[in-house]
Amino acid sequence: MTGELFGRPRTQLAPGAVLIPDWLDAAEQRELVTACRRWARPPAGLRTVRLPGGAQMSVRQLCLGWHWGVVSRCPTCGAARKAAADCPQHWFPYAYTRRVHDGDGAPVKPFPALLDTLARRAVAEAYGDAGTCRDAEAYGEEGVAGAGSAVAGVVGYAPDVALVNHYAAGARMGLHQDREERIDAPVVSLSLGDSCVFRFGNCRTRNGPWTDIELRSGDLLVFGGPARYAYHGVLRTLPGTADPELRLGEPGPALSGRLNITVRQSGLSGAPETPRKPASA
Ligand SMILES: O=C(O)CCC(=O)C(=O)O
Ligand SMILES: [Fe+2]
Repeated sequence: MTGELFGRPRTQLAPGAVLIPDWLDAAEQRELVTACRRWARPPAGLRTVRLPGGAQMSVRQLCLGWHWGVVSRCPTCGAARKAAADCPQHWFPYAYTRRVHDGDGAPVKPFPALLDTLARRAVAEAYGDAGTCRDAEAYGEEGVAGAGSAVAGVVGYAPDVALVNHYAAGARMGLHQDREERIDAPVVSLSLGDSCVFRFGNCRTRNGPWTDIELRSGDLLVFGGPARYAYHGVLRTLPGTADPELRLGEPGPALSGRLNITVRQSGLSGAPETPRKPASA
């Protein structure tokens, strides 16, 4: 952004949570925005998400690799309740499936090589060759908590799912944990377009303490290890802050709003196509 004499420094928001500002260059941002526009087309394109209570999320979303959404029953056992001790792969009220079970029913688009490459590079840069929470040297500060501890899922990291969120003006995302994955591998988050105020909390409670930061276009956030299950959310976007040059592909209007891509490793090898009815029904 203009007016800044020095670049924003790499920061550790919490042990295991690494922010690398301006990680994507302008060409990479353009390439990703163009790809998002392509992925957003039906079938299995951008959709409005309904939450379990029936409310509509202000953010619109599409999924790649695996489809994430609200289910009325666990797709594995068919039960409509939070816990089922006898179901080894129990999900409720959110699940990963292979079809857009809460939308047009189409098969989810494949997880793209572009995101695989970027996410692997992101994890390597966040945690270094040793796959650990980095030391003071990496942050230019002393006594970084958690320095040197191994981050789960870095060795053998193999991302296979991405959620792409579009924030029009006024959209936000409430505090939540990313916890539908079956493996503790880090989450990689890429921001494009308008800046936002992002809240990053702790793993125990949604009631803080929090760190509020501005995420701008091109910024990378990776959270894994001790920060993997931290509560986080988007308080608001800052409409009009996107670089007008960031176009949504040719031909097309400039990007309006904010895009965020979170890349994850599901830990799944197979799952039912769609939620099924309970065995007794
Ligand atoms: O938009 C963001 O920066 C966060 C998105 C997010 O937390 C999610 O998709 O789970
Ligand atoms: Fe999230």
